[in-house]
Amino acid sequence: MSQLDTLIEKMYSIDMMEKVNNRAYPLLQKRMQANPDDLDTLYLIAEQHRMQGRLDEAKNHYKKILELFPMHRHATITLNALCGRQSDQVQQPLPVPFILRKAVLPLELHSQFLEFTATHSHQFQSMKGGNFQLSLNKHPEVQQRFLNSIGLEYQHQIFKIVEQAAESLVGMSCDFREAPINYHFLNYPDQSGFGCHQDAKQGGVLNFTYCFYQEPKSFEGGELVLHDTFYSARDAYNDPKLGNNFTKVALPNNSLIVFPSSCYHQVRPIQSECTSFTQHRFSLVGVIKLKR
Ligand SMILES: O=C(O)CCC(=O)C(=O)O
Ligand SMILES: [Fe+2]
Repeated sequence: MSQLDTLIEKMYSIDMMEKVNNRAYPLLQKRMQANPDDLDTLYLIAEQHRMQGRLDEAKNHYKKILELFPMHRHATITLNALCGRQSDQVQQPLPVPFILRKAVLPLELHSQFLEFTATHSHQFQSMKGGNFQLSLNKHPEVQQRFLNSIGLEYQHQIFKIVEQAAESLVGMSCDFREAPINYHFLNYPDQSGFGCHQDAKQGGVLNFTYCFYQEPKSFEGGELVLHDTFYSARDAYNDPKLGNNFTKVALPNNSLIVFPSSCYHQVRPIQSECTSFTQHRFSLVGVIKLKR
């Protein structure tokens, strides 16, 4: 099977998993009521919560597993990942460690992002996932305008978080003032998404996504899915391998997520009745190239 076939299969497997999970969930709940300490049931429920994006419930279930079975390796690794901590290498795909921060920018700065993208809407280009992109690296004049208007204050707020995250996510401390960063804005109309990919190929080590949109929210979907990734594949030059499971993360308005660039991820399709560019889901993605 070609790599493309594998990726396409992954996209469908999320839909499949959701259907199966929805059917299995009440049955698992019943089984747990009958036997609350059954490891297999607890583990399956924990994984379902993670894949459906109910991350607090997932964490509670992994914690319960660890209370009952303190040596449970996969529960330890997954709980670590959900708390933004990298684990030791093992020969199997691992849940991606990530850090999610909500309400990251002051409201005024958040509005400036909406304004900036609205005034540059004509420069966004249509991409194959149905989304629209504006690469700041390909448009140095836009990048300069961005830096002059909101970039510096934005970096001040965001870099603090990313710097703290770097150590636990990719095991390295970093100074972003030196590091090259590839930036692009994204806009997601109805039915658009972003197919499964990793960003390490272009030398990226750490990814961050600032997600923003206008309230009230006028779309559904658009969650970020972080696929369990085979650890050695996190080296950009190895042949990457995907695991069967994943973590679904709903990115709230004005939130920031940081994760290793080598991990496979995708953005789930958007459903929206609204055709206005300014009402869509937006993100600003930064791929940081750090020297290891
Ligand atoms: O929009 C997002 O949340 C992520 C997009 C992404 O993965 C990318 O641009 O590389
Ligand atoms: Fe990406």
